[in-house]
Amino acid sequence: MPKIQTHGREKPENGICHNDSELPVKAKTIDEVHSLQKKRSAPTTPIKDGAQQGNAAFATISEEGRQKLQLQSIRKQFLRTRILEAPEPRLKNPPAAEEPKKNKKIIVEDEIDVKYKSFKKFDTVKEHSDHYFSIPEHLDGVPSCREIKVSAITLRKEMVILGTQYAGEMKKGLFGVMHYLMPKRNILSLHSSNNMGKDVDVALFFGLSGTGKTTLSTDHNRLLIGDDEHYWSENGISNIEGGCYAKCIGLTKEKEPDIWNAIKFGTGKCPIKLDMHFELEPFIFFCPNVCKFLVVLENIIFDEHTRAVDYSDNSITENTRASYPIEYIPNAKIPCVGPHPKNVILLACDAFGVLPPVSKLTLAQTMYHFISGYIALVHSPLHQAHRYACP
Ligand SMILES: Nc1ncnc2c1ncn2[C@@H]1O[C@H](COP(=O)(O)OP(=O)(O)O)[C@@H](O)[C@H]1O
Ligand SMILES: C=C(OP(=O)(O)O)C(=O)O
Repeated sequence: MPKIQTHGREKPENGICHNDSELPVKAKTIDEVHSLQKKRSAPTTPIKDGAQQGNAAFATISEEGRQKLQLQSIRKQFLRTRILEAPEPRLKNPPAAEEPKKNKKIIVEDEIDVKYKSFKKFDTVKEHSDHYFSIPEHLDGVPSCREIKVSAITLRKEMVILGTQYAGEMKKGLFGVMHYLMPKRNILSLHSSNNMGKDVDVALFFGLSGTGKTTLSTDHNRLLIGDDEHYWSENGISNIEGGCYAKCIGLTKEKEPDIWNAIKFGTGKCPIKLDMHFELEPFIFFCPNVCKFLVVLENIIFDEHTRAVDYSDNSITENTRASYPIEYIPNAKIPCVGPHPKNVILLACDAFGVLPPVSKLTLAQTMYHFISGYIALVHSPLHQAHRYACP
């Protein structure tokens, strides 16, 4: 996506910090947005013939060629992201004398001009507020670790997240900004995953957290457009994000091979030789060389010596996560756009068996069920007290 421009600290006229009447994106049409996206992403599933984009995305290419393109794409992605500070990994058996180090991750994505700053204490936030933001009055108060306070200040396009370093808060924060910006351009923002079949038939999966959007859209037989945040305009659908944010509790290679391989690829020994210097030890591991944090694992437990992750361990939280660039999924549709969806699926995750396993709904029924948003929270992270796992 093009830059979301935030304005400087200059004194606003009439008390308005940001003149929202200006278009903050360079692109005027969806096609222009898509062409900007194309520049950012190197294709992993190359297109043989541009004129037949949809079918051609399944074009055959040698494994060697595909891997070469994938590596090029990853290298680009890697060079775009600077990690300034990273939290220490949580060890399965930390040495008794040593307190595990806590805190700090700041990722600056240069190209979209998004800055995440994290502060441990509210006082620290106050100290920094002159530089980064002013604290809205209703947030005045010291939040405890368990009190998560999030505030979107849409006029200034700045967001304050207090009391948690859960990366989901950052991505959903930006999604909130999109809910504000997109309708103003007659574009609908969707909390859905999307994939596309060989006949260019796009399926859209709606569902609250934990209902299976990521798991079910990552389908070896279909192209993945995105696992969570999209917009739908008159030209079709488009992913808002550049990667996926998969739950990894109970993850196995057999059950979810593409997600497993994406994580393995990003945390395994990487063949790319990068001449880069990293100031801090990253918190992603496995790779003894350079590519140490292409995939970010959050709240997982791993063995200090073998560095094997125990995906069954929920001692920090049920909501363990892996973030990886979408091109780590071999069937990713790059750029992550598609035509109007043919099928819309409402995922209910009905652990009680109240609903039939599959129901075909009329338009009116679909509207009713979309609004009522029925899901079973049984194995969803939403019902977990420790969903956000404090730092
Ligand atoms: N039949 C199933 N369909 C989808 N997910 C399932 C199923 N059975 C278990 N799961 C698990 O439920 C979780 C679904 O989470 P996820 O796909 O990330 O949901 P969402 O993207 O909607 O938040 C995953 O941990 C997945 O392994
Ligand atoms: C990141 C989240 O969304 P999802 O579970 O849908 O990935 C979340 O709800 O914390």
